[in-house]
Amino acid sequence: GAQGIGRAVVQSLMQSRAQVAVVDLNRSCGDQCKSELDSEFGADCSIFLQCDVTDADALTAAFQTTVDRFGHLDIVINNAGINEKNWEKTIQVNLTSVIKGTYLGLEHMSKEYGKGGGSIINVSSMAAFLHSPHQPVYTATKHGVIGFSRAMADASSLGGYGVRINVLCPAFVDTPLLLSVEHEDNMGKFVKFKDDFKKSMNHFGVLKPSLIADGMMMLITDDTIHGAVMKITCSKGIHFHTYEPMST
Ligand SMILES: NC(=O)c1ccc[n+]([C@@H]2O[C@H](COP(=O)([O-])OP(=O)(O)OC[C@H]3O[C@@H](n4cnc5c(N)ncnc54)[C@H](O)[C@@H]3O)[C@@H](O)[C@H]2O)c1
Ligand SMILES: CCCCC[C@H](O)CC\C=C/C=C/C=C/[C@@H](O)[C@@H](O)CCCC(=O)O
Repeated sequence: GAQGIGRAVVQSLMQSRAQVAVVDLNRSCGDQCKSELDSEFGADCSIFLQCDVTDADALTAAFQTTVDRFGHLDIVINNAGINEKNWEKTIQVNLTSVIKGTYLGLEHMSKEYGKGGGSIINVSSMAAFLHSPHQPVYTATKHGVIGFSRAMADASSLGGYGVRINVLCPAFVDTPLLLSVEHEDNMGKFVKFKDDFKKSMNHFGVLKPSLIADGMMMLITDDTIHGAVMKITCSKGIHFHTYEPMST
């Protein structure tokens, strides 16, 4: 992502000397992000690829271009997300593209395909734990991201893929997406609940994107974390959801 949480994560990755492909639908935002990265880190360390993640062929090509440019792939972050107005599009961006991005990540990183392993992080939301009347389909997609990622993490363990798969669930974060709750264009008919949404935001507080980047870097660098669901909230900071073990 070229803005919001994605932009903060790119900054942290590049500060850690990673080479990064920024994939985003928004060309002007992507061009601006690329020019900022070039000034700070040099032009060879990043590429910007304009891509609609719901276009399966374009997403496949974006992965291939990245591997062609940098030689291999180690980390995939499926971060693109939109709000509620067009519910079918919301599912395509927030869930279908995360699944597609995970499968493409495995094609390029899994030991099953003779590759060297890696790490995939799928971005969900605290909305998956505290459902909200303002975003029913958004909430459903974020539940879906957690279920899919945990099951895939188990598949990766059983199949010896060598790819860690984790989920990151932020509470409210100060990004352009948060401002979208004011607009019918993004929220559809649920925009009429915007005052209630803002009340909830005031109650829970709003996080800085840099804290989400810190959580993301922990998931990337700690190779003991696999199949985990990280939550980031104002009240508890960076922490992990705990699940009951499956009973027999
Ligand atoms: N901001 C929050 O409060 C918050 C809280 C919890 C989870 N999240 C999740 O974090 C992720 C990032 O959100 P953000 O707040 O940074 O949002 P944002 O709107 O600031 O950034 C999202 C980026 O995704 C891009 N994008 C949207 N549709 C796309 C598409 N079809 N193809 C390619 N790129 C596309 C946008 O151009 C944008 O640059 C989302 O998955 C969101 O659901 C956000
Ligand atoms: C308008 C789109 C922007 C996206 C909005 C987010 O995706 C929705 C975030 C929703 C809820 C956030 C709740 C936060 C709660 C916490 O601060 C905390 O108190 C909950 C404690 C639960 C826990 O930590 O286990």
